[in-house]
Amino acid sequence: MHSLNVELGERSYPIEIGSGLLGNPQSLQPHIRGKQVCVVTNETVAPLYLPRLLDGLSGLDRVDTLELPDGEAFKTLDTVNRVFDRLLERRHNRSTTLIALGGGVVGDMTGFAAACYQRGVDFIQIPTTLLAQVDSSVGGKTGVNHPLGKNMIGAFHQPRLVIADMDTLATLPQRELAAGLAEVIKYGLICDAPFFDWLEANMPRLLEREPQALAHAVERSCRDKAAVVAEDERESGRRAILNFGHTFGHAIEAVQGYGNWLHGEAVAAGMVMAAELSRLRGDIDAALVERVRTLLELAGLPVAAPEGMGSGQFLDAMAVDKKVLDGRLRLILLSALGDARIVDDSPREQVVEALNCCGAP
Ligand SMILES: NC(=O)c1ccc[n+]([C@@H]2O[C@H](COP(=O)([O-])OP(=O)(O)OC[C@H]3O[C@@H](n4cnc5c(N)ncnc54)[C@H](O)[C@@H]3O)[C@@H](O)[C@H]2O)c1
Ligand SMILES: O=C(O)C(=O)C[C@@H](O)[C@H](O)[C@H](O)COP(=O)(O)O
Ligand SMILES: [Zn+2]
Repeated sequence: MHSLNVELGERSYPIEIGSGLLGNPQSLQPHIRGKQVCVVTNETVAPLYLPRLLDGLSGLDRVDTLELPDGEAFKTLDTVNRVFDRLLERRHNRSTTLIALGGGVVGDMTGFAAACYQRGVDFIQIPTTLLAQVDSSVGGKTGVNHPLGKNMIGAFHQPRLVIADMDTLATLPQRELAAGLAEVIKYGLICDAPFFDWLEANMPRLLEREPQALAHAVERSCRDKAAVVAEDERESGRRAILNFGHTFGHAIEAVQGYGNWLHGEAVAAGMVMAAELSRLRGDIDAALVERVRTLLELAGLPVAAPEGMGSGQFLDAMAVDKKVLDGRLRLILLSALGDARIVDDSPREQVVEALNCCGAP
C-alpha cells in the first residue's frame, strides 16, 4: 500500500492507494470520529462493492446506506436533496460521517451534501473509477451541475480520508478507464513532463490494466494534484492549472447534454483545443501538439469537437466558465511540456482558429 498526504494544515488528510483496502476495518475506522455513518453510492456500484465496504464498517453504532441513480444527468440539487432526506429521516447529527463509494459523480455530490448538512460534517472518499482515484476524490471540490453550466453550484470541502482500492478498477468499462486516462495525461502536460514521457511509453500497459502500471499512474497523479492543491486550496491562483482543457470540455458536456460525452472525453478534446491555441500564440510548437493528440488517441479518447458543434456554440457556453473575470475568458494554456499558466488575453479570433483546427467550424 502507498500512502500520501494532502498537506492543508488542520485539514490535511491521507490518500491510501492499494489492494484489498475496501473491506478492511483498519483502513477506515480510525478516521471515523463519531459512531454514525451514511454510505452514499449508486445503483451500479452498490451491487459490486457495497457488501465489501459494509464488512469494513462492522462494529459502528449506525451504518445507513443510500443508492442514487447512476449518471452525470443526475448530478443535480434534486439528487443531493435525497441525501439530506435520508440523513434527516435517520436522525444523523453533526458527528456523522458520509462515505462516498463510487465515481466522481457520487463523490462530488456526497462531498457537497457533507459540506451543507448541518453546516458541515465529515466525509470520506472511496473512489471506484480511475478518474475519481486520480482526480475528483482529491482536493475538496464538490458540487452539482446546472443546465446552464458545469459544477456551477458547489463548495470546497475536504475529505478526511481518500481510499483508492485498485481492485475496484477490474470491473470498470473500458470507455470509463479511458476517460480517467485523460486526467492522468493532464498532469503530465501541466506540471510533470517526465510523467508524460512515461505515459507515452506505458500507455499499452495501462490499457491492459497491468496492476503495477495503474498503481504508478494513480500514485503519481495524486502526488501531482496534492502538491498543487496544497499550494492553493481554493483556486485563487496556481490551482487553476488543473482546469487545463476544461473550459472547452465543460462547454462540450453542457451543449451535448450531461452524460453524452463523458467528462474525461470532453477534457481530452478540450486539451487538444488548448494545445492548438498555445501553438497559435507561439508558445509551443506543432510537434508537441501532435504528441498530445497521439497520446490521447492511443488512450482511445476523442481529439476533436463533437460533430455539428460550432465555434459559436463553444464561445457561448464558455462565457459562463467560472474563471471568467470582468467578462474576459481566462484559459489555461501550455508554455512548454509540463508547464501551464493562466492566460486572459487570447483574441476571440485566435480561440475560434484553435476550435477550427479541432473540427469546430
Ligand atoms: N471534484 C473534482 O475535483 C473533480 C475532478 C474531476 C472530475 N470531477 C467530476 O467527476 C465526474 C466524473 O467522474 P467519473 O468519470 O468517475 O464518472 P461517474 O461517477 O459517472 O462514473 C462512471 C461510471 O462508472 C460506474 N462505475 C463506478 N465505479 C465502477 C466500477 N468500479 N466498476 C464498474 N462501474 C463503475 C458509475 O456507476 C458510472 O456509470 C464529473 O461529474 C466531473 O465533473 C470532479
Ligand atoms: O481540482 C481542480 O481544481 C480541478 O479543476 C480538477 C478538474 O479535473 C475537475 O474537473 C473539476 O471539477 C473542475 O472544476 P471546476 O471548478 O472547473 O468546475
Ligand atoms: Zn476534470
